Amino acid sequence: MHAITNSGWVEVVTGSMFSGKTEELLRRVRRAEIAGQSVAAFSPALDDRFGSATIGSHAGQQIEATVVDQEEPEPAMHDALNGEDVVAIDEANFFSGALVDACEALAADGRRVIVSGTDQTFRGEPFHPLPDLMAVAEYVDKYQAICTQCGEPASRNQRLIEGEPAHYDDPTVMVGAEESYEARCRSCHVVRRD
Ligand SMILES: Nc1ncnc2c1ncn2[C@@H]1O[C@H](COP(=O)(O)OP(=O)(O)O)[C@@H](O)[C@H]1O
Ligand SMILES: Cc1cn([C@H]2C[C@H](O)[C@@H](COP(=O)(O)O)O2)c(=O)[nH]c1=O
Ligand SMILES: [Zn+2]
Repeated sequence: MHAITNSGWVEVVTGSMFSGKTEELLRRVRRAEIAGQSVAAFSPALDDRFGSATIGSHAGQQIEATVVDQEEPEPAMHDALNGEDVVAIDEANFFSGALVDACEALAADGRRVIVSGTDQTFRGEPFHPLPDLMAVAEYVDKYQAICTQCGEPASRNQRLIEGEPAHYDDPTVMVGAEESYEARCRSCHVVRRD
């Protein structure tokens, strides 16, 4: 916490899928632990790609996490916390707006809150609650992956259904990784609208 005001803060780690958000979150957690700080990690019940009680990167790094309800995370977070200095939350894009209030409360309580999630839907539109978290955060870092088509930096999430670009009207939430998503740049990103 800040020495003078005793307040904590919120750090947002965002950007496209495959940009290294989870690797960066795990790096920050590791460094906090090296500094002797205790860390509580949380992930949404919706994302079971790496095992429900795990935060995992595409390259295979993992840490244990407490699974919380993405619609109403605060009660389970409150129950799980036991004076930890640092709170790490992955896949923020799956949470409701209640995550913003939860992060604000944790920071007000003197904790360092590291929250990670992709900031755009497959349509290239804001993926809430990331924009809201970015607005209230003290620190925001936005990363890019490598475009699978042209090799330039990739800020966008290409959803592919049976190898074809997804349609604009498809549902926003679809858990997945390499089998259904690619990192792409603005020029190579395609959304079907026919
Ligand atoms: N198109 C890509 N661009 C960059 N890294 C990629 C790409 N595809 C796979 N990767 C791998 O994904 C890793 C990042 O994984 P991860 O931290 O889980 O990303 P994120 O949480 O942002 O989805 C990279 O270190 C790399 O090994
Ligand atoms: C773009 C987009 C993504 N998702 C899902 C797909 C993955 O399960 C996560 C993002 O994971 P990552 O750690 O950032 O690689 O979000 C979705 O449901 N809808 C979308 O539009
Ligand atoms: Zn490209």
